[in-house]
Amino acid sequence: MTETRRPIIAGNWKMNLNHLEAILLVQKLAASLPERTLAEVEVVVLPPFTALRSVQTAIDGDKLQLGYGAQDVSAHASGAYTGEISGGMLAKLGCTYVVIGHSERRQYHNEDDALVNAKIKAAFAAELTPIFCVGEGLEIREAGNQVSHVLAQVDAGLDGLKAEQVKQTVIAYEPVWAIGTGKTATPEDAQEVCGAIRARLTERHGAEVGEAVRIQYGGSVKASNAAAIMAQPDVDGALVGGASLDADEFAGICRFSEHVGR
Ligand SMILES: O=C(CO)COP(=O)(O)O
Repeated sequence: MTETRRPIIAGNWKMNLNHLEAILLVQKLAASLPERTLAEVEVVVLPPFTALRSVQTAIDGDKLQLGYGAQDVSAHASGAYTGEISGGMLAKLGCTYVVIGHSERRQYHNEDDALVNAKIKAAFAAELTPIFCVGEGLEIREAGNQVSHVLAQVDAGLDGLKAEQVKQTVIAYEPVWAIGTGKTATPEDAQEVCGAIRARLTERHGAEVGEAVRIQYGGSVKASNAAAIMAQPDVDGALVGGASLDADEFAGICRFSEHVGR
């Protein structure tokens, strides 16, 4: 990270917590985060759709300094798409962010780069900020092709966007082999790919965009490894799965700077 980009730590709750449990976690999390952390770091929670209204009410009611968003969005604005949720619906619930292209959606719902691109455009049409996920599987990593694979995902996902939109996008690099496995990429592994993403953004969209985009690392992030990952120059945040369900652990990740003596 650098001083110019505000770190963003986001908790992807995945398919966990009903709306009552969600309220408790948000309240406990807010109570665990000191003012100083909230001033330095943007802290975001990403609950399931069914908890968004309750999370909105809890955050607004108590004026908590937490951002929130959803884990997916439809590529369509409205209509006969049973079971889908539009960007407009999420915006109306006060969401700032929406996760797009998470590896679990790519894997279990066959989401390809074209759909991811359409969803990113749908998010912008609703004035939501995408947290756009990319990352390689184990075979690609073992063959040493992680950089080219991820850059192809980045190019395809951002295809046709204006520079101003790319600048706002949060990109999450999540190596699939490190998700929920306890295997964290080394800080150097994370930097290699995050640095390559930034170089590509600079090449395609100009230095101003490249310098502004926040790039997160995701995959088995914990309070104990967050500081080393965040110390990498092109890593500006973390997208946290399992550890975001525990208020103390997630708060520990958000307080990463205390572990590097800042
Ligand atoms: O997929 C992730 C966040 O989106 C990472 O999950 P874990 O932190 O549980 O490995």
